[in-house]
Amino acid sequence: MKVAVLGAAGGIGQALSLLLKTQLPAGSELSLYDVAPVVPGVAVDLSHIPTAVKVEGFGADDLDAALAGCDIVLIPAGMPRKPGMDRADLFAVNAGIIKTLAEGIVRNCPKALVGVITNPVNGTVPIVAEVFKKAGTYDKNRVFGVTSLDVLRSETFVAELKGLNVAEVKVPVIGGHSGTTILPLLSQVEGVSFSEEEVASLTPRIQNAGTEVVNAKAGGGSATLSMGAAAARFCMSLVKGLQGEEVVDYAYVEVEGGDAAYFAHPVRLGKNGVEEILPYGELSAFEQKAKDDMLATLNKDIQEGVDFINAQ
Ligand SMILES: NC(=O)c1ccc[n+]([C@@H]2O[C@H](COP(=O)([O-])OP(=O)(O)OC[C@H]3O[C@@H](n4cnc5c(N)ncnc54)[C@H](O)[C@@H]3O)[C@@H](O)[C@H]2O)c1
Ligand SMILES: O=C(O)C[C@H](O)C(=O)O
Repeated sequence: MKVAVLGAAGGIGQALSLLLKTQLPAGSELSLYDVAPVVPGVAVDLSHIPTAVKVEGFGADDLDAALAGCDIVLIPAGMPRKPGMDRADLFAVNAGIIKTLAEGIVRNCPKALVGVITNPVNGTVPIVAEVFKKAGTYDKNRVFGVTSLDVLRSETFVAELKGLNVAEVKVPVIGGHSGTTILPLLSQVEGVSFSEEEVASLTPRIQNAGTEVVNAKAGGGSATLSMGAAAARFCMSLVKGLQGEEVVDYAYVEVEGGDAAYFAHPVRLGKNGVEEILPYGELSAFEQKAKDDMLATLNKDIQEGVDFINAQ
């Protein structure tokens, strides 16, 4: 199994790479790419951890070598938010980065499963898809927006509120990955019931959790450690799928005939990436309204990504 992390020297990249060094199956290769000159040093540092995962670092000019033959590519490359910014404000800088990296994937590992972490995820995932379509290599089952952090946060906050063992709490989160497009389905948490007031306060807490971190870091970036954990968990779901295990996880994927062209759903993963997009089930009246209300924003975000490639 060969896994590449693009943006590996950054806050998420380093945390994620550390977790993958300790969690990937024995015999795996971890390929670390970044434009920052420190990336070979990050690879040397990680290589001293005694696990059977080979780590190699690749600098700015070595994207092709980093990606050659990869099975999974995770992309946390690009700029994070500062207080006062929305994720959409990152589009101008990050769209071009994502395009360049997607073109590298086309050249070197067109069959890889690609997990996009870079914000705004609602728009960067369509950019990757459109680059692949133009190159004739697109397979909608292999491109994912990583929304796992919304799931991790929901599990944590629900467990805290209800005094539960967090390891046993499962919270579906659908939609996109920004503000109101993040929709936790609290009505579907098994064995737990919430009052109307709890739903009305917990839903925006989950939707604004990224901003909570951005403000707490006071100009020093956004979530990196929890995102590293979230991306590692999602990567291990992809790995298990590739190894033939049946796994269900949540991700932002292309959905034919869905609520929007891209929408986070539960997906059954396997040897080809998405084997099946699963229905998200029945929504409460609150969730139905929240979903209806977010679609205009989500569609606009998606269109911005599509246009970025096709208007060029
Ligand atoms: N999906 C999510 O839930 C989620 C969560 C947190 C952060 N994010 C996003 O992830 C991105 C990275 O966040 P971070 O905190 O790690 O930022 P960071 O600034 O710490 O790291 C970004 C890294 O990307 C590298 N980079 C820039 N351009 C590159 C290029 N062309 N090729 C390769 N590497 C390049 C930088 O050198 C840097 O090392 C941001 O866009 C952030 O908004 C997403
Ligand atoms: O909030 C951000 O800008 C980063 C990320 O999308 C998050 O949810 O933490």
